[in-house]
Amino acid sequence: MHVEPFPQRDAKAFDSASDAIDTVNKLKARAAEDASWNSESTFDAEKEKTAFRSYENACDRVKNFYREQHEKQTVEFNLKVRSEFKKTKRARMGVWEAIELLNTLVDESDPDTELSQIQHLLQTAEAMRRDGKPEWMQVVGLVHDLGKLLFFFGSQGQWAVVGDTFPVGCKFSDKIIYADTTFAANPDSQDAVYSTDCGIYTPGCGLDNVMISWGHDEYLYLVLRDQCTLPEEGLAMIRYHSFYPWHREGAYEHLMNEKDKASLAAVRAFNPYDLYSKSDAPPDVATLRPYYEELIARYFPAELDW
Ligand SMILES: O[C@H]1[C@H](O)[C@@H](O)[C@H](O)[C@@H](O)[C@H]1O
Ligand SMILES: [Fe+2]
Ligand SMILES: [Fe+2]
Repeated sequence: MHVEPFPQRDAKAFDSASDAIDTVNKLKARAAEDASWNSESTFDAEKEKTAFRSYENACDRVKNFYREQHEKQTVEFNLKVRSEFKKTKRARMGVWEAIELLNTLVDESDPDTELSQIQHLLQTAEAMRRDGKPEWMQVVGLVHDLGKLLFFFGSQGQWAVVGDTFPVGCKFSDKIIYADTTFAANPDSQDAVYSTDCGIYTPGCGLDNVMISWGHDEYLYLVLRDQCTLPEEGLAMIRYHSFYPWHREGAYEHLMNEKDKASLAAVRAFNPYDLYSKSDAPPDVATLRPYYEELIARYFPAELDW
């Protein structure tokens, strides 16, 4: 698949001779980073694939979670929760403080880890650091699940915060886990428009124009897009990391546009670190904290609006 780079290079950059060397050096550094964020992880993907996400054998906690999430993530709910999101001020705090606050949450949708959220975030970031991924990507690894804070900000339950995501307003793909048994209870599955392939969308409209089930991905993306200096690729990793039916199973291709191809490459580069690091040894939080606090300071203000 051909992937267009994100349009970050400035066409006028070579105009002045004095700036040219500087520009070339920056482009060289950027090209080296491009290659490293997108290079394959050192996890053995084939082997790991069978070790994680075994939903058929998952415990009742996970199965019940998805029964509820698939029943309640409707178009109506998604419109309501987005409009409330815009109207409310939730909290103001720094990134490390957010990491510590999140740590008390136990994710009911996850069949693969019993570790705390801090440890999952550090495992993800550390696996990236081990593979020589750029600092911005390590930071994405460190913060990618902070959207789960939503649970403490008046959410209706974990079903509105965690778990895999999927578009609402069009047909639920059979590539979504448990799709064959859970969506009958969702009123949208009986709706004349929402139950068609494109539903309220048009072919190739682009994921920016698709409403994806509300949860920690979209929430964190909305929080961070104007409050950090992470590149577009990093924001795409955050926004779509739970969209497994798309990034792992290849569903919903008919809604994608050119930009989404670059997002897909980014999310696929990110995913092994999120998933396969779950069996790594639990990291030592106190030892790692100074390294990550320094990185955080480079990409975020001291405090953010959450
Ligand atoms: O159970 C997990 C967990 O909630 C993750 O944070 C999310 O990104 C995954 O998609 C989900 O399957
Ligand atoms: Fe997540
Ligand atoms: Fe995660």
